[in-house]
Amino acid sequence: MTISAPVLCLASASPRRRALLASIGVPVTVQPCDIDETPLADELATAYVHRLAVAKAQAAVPLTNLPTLGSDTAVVVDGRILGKPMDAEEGAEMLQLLSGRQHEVLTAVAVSGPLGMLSCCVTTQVTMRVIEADEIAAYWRTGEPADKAGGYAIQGLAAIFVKEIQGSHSAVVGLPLFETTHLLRRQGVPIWQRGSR
Ligand SMILES: Cc1cn([C@H]2C[C@H](O)[C@@H](COP(=O)(O)OP(=O)(O)OP(=O)(O)O)O2)c(=O)[nH]c1=O
Repeated sequence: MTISAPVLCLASASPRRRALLASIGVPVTVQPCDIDETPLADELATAYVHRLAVAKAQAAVPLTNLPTLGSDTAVVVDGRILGKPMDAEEGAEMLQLLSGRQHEVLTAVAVSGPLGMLSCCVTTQVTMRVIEADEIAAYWRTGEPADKAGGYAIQGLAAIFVKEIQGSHSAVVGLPLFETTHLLRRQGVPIWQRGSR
Protein backbone atom coordinates (compact mmCIF):
# COMPACT_ATOMS: atom_id res chain seq x y z
CA MET A 1 0.00 0.00 0.00
CA THR A 2 1.33 3.47 -0.90
CA ILE A 3 0.95 6.15 1.76
CA SER A 4 0.75 9.57 0.09
CA ALA A 5 2.41 12.61 1.65
CA PRO A 6 -0.09 15.07 3.17
CA VAL A 7 -1.09 18.03 1.00
CA LEU A 8 -3.31 19.76 3.57
CA CYS A 9 -3.44 20.37 7.32
CA LEU A 10 -6.90 19.41 8.64
CA ALA A 11 -7.78 21.43 11.75
CA SER A 12 -10.39 18.93 12.92
CA ALA A 13 -10.90 15.96 15.19
CA SER A 14 -13.73 14.72 12.98
CA PRO A 15 -13.00 11.32 11.41
CA ARG A 16 -15.80 12.11 8.91
CA ARG A 17 -13.99 15.19 7.56
CA ARG A 18 -10.78 13.22 7.19
CA ALA A 19 -12.59 10.38 5.37
CA LEU A 20 -14.43 12.80 3.07
CA LEU A 21 -11.13 14.44 2.07
CA ALA A 22 -9.54 11.02 1.52
CA SER A 23 -12.47 10.12 -0.74
CA ILE A 24 -11.47 12.91 -3.18
CA GLY A 25 -7.79 12.04 -3.01
CA VAL A 26 -6.60 14.60 -0.44
CA PRO A 27 -4.24 13.08 2.16
CA VAL A 28 -4.04 15.24 5.30
CA THR A 29 -2.06 15.77 8.43
CA VAL A 30 -4.45 16.26 11.37
CA GLN A 31 -4.13 19.12 13.87
CA PRO A 32 -7.30 19.09 15.99
CA CYS A 33 -7.88 22.34 17.88
CA ASP A 34 -9.99 22.98 20.88
CA ILE A 35 -11.97 26.18 20.56
CA ASP A 36 -14.97 27.49 22.46
CA GLU A 37 -18.06 26.66 20.33
CA THR A 38 -20.55 28.75 22.32
CA PRO A 39 -22.66 30.97 20.02
CA LEU A 40 -22.39 34.73 20.70
CA ALA A 41 -25.52 36.57 21.87
CA ASP A 42 -27.94 37.01 18.92
CA GLU A 43 -25.41 35.47 16.52
CA LEU A 44 -27.02 34.27 13.28
CA ALA A 45 -26.35 30.65 12.34
CA THR A 46 -24.41 31.46 9.14
CA ALA A 47 -22.19 33.93 11.00
CA TYR A 48 -21.69 31.36 13.77
CA VAL A 49 -20.52 28.46 11.57
CA HIS A 50 -18.38 30.80 9.50
CA ARG A 51 -16.71 32.26 12.62
CA LEU A 52 -15.93 28.79 13.99
CA ALA A 53 -14.57 27.44 10.67
CA VAL A 54 -12.17 30.40 10.41
CA ALA A 55 -11.21 30.13 14.11
CA LYS A 56 -10.39 26.41 13.69
CA ALA A 57 -8.24 27.09 10.60
CA GLN A 58 -6.43 29.88 12.48
CA ALA A 59 -5.96 27.91 15.71
CA ALA A 60 -4.12 24.99 14.09
CA VAL A 61 -0.37 25.33 14.10
CA PRO A 62 0.75 23.17 11.19
CA LEU A 63 4.17 21.59 11.45
CA THR A 64 4.69 22.40 7.78
CA ASN A 65 3.48 25.37 5.72
CA LEU A 66 0.65 23.40 4.14
CA PRO A 67 -2.71 25.14 3.62
CA THR A 68 -5.04 24.57 6.60
CA LEU A 69 -8.76 23.69 6.55
CA GLY A 70 -11.25 24.34 9.36
CA SER A 71 -14.96 23.59 9.21
CA ASP A 72 -18.07 23.71 11.32
CA THR A 73 -21.51 22.10 10.98
CA ALA A 74 -24.66 23.18 12.81
CA VAL A 75 -28.26 22.02 12.62
CA VAL A 76 -30.71 24.92 12.66
CA VAL A 77 -34.42 24.74 13.41
CA ASP A 78 -36.64 27.78 13.99
CA GLY A 79 -33.49 29.90 14.12
CA ARG A 80 -32.16 27.79 16.99
CA ILE A 81 -28.63 26.39 16.60
CA LEU A 82 -28.33 22.75 17.69
CA GLY A 83 -24.83 21.58 18.54
CA LYS A 84 -23.93 18.14 19.84
CA PRO A 85 -26.25 16.74 22.53
CA MET A 86 -24.72 16.57 26.01
CA ASP A 87 -26.83 13.64 27.20
CA ALA A 88 -29.78 11.36 26.33
CA GLU A 89 -32.29 13.96 27.44
CA GLU A 90 -30.86 16.66 25.19
CA GLY A 91 -30.49 14.16 22.33
CA ALA A 92 -34.17 13.23 22.64
CA GLU A 93 -35.19 16.88 22.79
CA MET A 94 -33.29 17.57 19.56
CA LEU A 95 -34.85 14.68 17.64
CA GLN A 96 -38.32 15.64 18.88
CA LEU A 97 -37.71 19.12 17.49
CA LEU A 98 -36.62 17.68 14.12
CA SER A 99 -39.32 14.99 13.88
CA GLY A 100 -41.86 15.33 11.03
CA ARG A 101 -40.51 18.54 9.51
CA GLN A 102 -37.79 20.30 7.60
CA HIS A 103 -34.66 21.85 9.11
CA GLU A 104 -31.42 23.34 7.80
CA VAL A 105 -27.87 22.06 8.11
CA LEU A 106 -25.20 24.72 7.72
CA THR A 107 -21.59 23.82 7.06
CA ALA A 108 -18.88 26.46 6.73
CA VAL A 109 -15.41 25.73 5.38
CA ALA A 110 -12.35 27.96 5.70
CA VAL A 111 -9.01 27.30 4.01
CA SER A 112 -5.95 29.41 4.80
CA GLY A 113 -3.12 29.35 2.30
CA PRO A 114 -1.21 31.48 -0.20
CA LEU A 115 -4.34 33.55 -0.98
CA GLY A 116 -5.04 34.23 2.71
CA MET A 117 -8.30 32.91 4.21
CA LEU A 118 -10.92 31.67 1.71
CA SER A 119 -14.28 30.47 2.97
CA CYS A 120 -17.79 29.42 2.03
CA CYS A 121 -20.99 28.31 3.74
CA VAL A 122 -23.40 25.69 2.37
CA THR A 123 -27.02 25.31 3.49
CA THR A 124 -28.87 22.01 3.03
CA GLN A 125 -32.57 21.41 3.72
CA VAL A 126 -33.27 18.09 5.42
CA THR A 127 -36.81 16.73 5.88
CA MET A 128 -37.42 14.03 8.48
CA ARG A 129 -40.43 11.79 8.86
CA VAL A 130 -42.16 11.57 12.22
CA ILE A 131 -39.86 9.76 14.66
CA GLU A 132 -41.60 7.89 17.48
CA ALA A 133 -40.47 8.29 21.11
CA ASP A 134 -39.36 4.65 21.37
CA GLU A 135 -37.25 5.03 18.20
CA ILE A 136 -35.62 8.15 19.65
CA ALA A 137 -34.72 6.26 22.84
CA ALA A 138 -33.43 3.25 20.88
CA TYR A 139 -31.42 5.51 18.57
CA TRP A 140 -29.67 7.20 21.50
CA ARG A 141 -28.65 3.78 22.86
CA THR A 142 -26.78 3.00 19.60
CA GLY A 143 -24.22 5.67 20.55
CA GLU A 144 -24.38 7.21 17.07
CA PRO A 145 -25.96 10.59 17.91
CA ALA A 146 -23.64 11.66 20.75
CA ASP A 147 -20.92 13.42 18.72
CA LYS A 148 -23.12 14.72 15.90
CA ALA A 149 -24.64 18.19 15.49
CA GLY A 150 -28.42 17.95 15.94
CA GLY A 151 -28.01 14.49 17.48
CA TYR A 152 -28.20 12.44 14.30
CA ALA A 153 -25.98 11.06 11.52
CA ILE A 154 -27.47 11.06 8.02
CA GLN A 155 -24.67 8.72 6.89
CA GLY A 156 -25.58 6.20 9.57
CA LEU A 157 -28.66 4.66 11.18
CA ALA A 158 -30.52 7.98 11.07
CA ALA A 159 -30.76 7.63 7.28
CA ILE A 160 -34.06 5.81 7.95
CA PHE A 161 -35.52 9.04 9.39
CA VAL A 162 -34.54 11.22 6.42
CA LYS A 163 -37.29 11.56 3.84
CA GLU A 164 -35.66 14.15 1.59
CA ILE A 165 -32.62 16.37 1.27
CA GLN A 166 -32.08 19.40 -0.93
CA GLY A 167 -28.48 20.50 -1.09
CA SER A 168 -25.23 18.72 -0.30
CA HIS A 169 -25.18 15.30 1.40
CA SER A 170 -21.43 15.58 2.10
CA ALA A 171 -22.01 18.99 3.75
CA VAL A 172 -24.44 17.38 6.22
CA VAL A 173 -21.80 14.73 7.02
CA GLY A 174 -19.27 17.52 7.68
CA LEU A 175 -17.71 18.91 4.49
CA PRO A 176 -19.34 20.06 1.22
CA LEU A 177 -17.01 18.33 -1.23
CA PHE A 178 -17.98 20.27 -4.36
CA GLU A 179 -17.40 23.69 -2.76
CA THR A 180 -14.38 22.48 -0.74
CA THR A 181 -12.67 21.31 -3.94
CA HIS A 182 -13.02 24.81 -5.36
CA LEU A 183 -11.43 26.42 -2.27
CA LEU A 184 -8.60 23.87 -2.14
CA ARG A 185 -7.75 24.27 -5.83
CA ARG A 186 -7.59 28.06 -5.44
CA GLN A 187 -5.09 27.56 -2.60
CA GLY A 188 -3.00 25.25 -4.78
CA VAL A 189 -3.94 21.96 -3.09
CA PRO A 190 -3.91 19.06 -5.60
CA ILE A 191 -7.18 17.13 -5.89
CA TRP A 192 -7.99 13.95 -7.73
CA GLN A 193 -8.54 14.56 -11.43
CA ARG A 194 -8.87 12.56 -14.63
CA GLY A 195 -5.75 10.55 -15.30
CA SER A 196 -4.17 11.05 -11.86
CA ARG A 197 -5.15 7.55 -10.64
C1 LIG B 1 -26.05 16.50 11.00
C2 LIG B 1 -24.80 15.64 11.01
C3 LIG B 1 -23.64 16.02 11.65
N1 LIG B 1 -22.53 15.22 11.64
C4 LIG B 1 -21.29 15.62 12.31
C5 LIG B 1 -20.36 16.47 11.43
C6 LIG B 1 -19.42 17.08 12.45
O1 LIG B 1 -18.33 16.18 12.67
C7 LIG B 1 -20.28 17.14 13.71
C8 LIG B 1 -20.58 18.59 14.05
O2 LIG B 1 -19.62 19.09 14.92
P1 LIG B 1 -18.45 20.10 14.50
O3 LIG B 1 -18.19 20.95 15.70
O4 LIG B 1 -18.77 20.76 13.20
O5 LIG B 1 -17.21 19.14 14.22
P2 LIG B 1 -16.44 18.14 15.19
O6 LIG B 1 -16.48 18.60 16.62
O7 LIG B 1 -16.91 16.74 14.90
O8 LIG B 1 -14.95 18.25 14.65
P3 LIG B 1 -13.99 19.56 14.68
O9 LIG B 1 -14.68 20.69 15.42
O10 LIG B 1 -12.73 19.11 15.38
O11 LIG B 1 -13.78 19.87 13.22
O12 LIG B 1 -21.49 16.45 13.43
C9 LIG B 1 -22.55 13.98 10.99
O13 LIG B 1 -21.54 13.26 11.00
N2 LIG B 1 -23.71 13.59 10.35
C10 LIG B 1 -24.84 14.35 10.33
O14 LIG B 1 -25.85 13.93 9.71
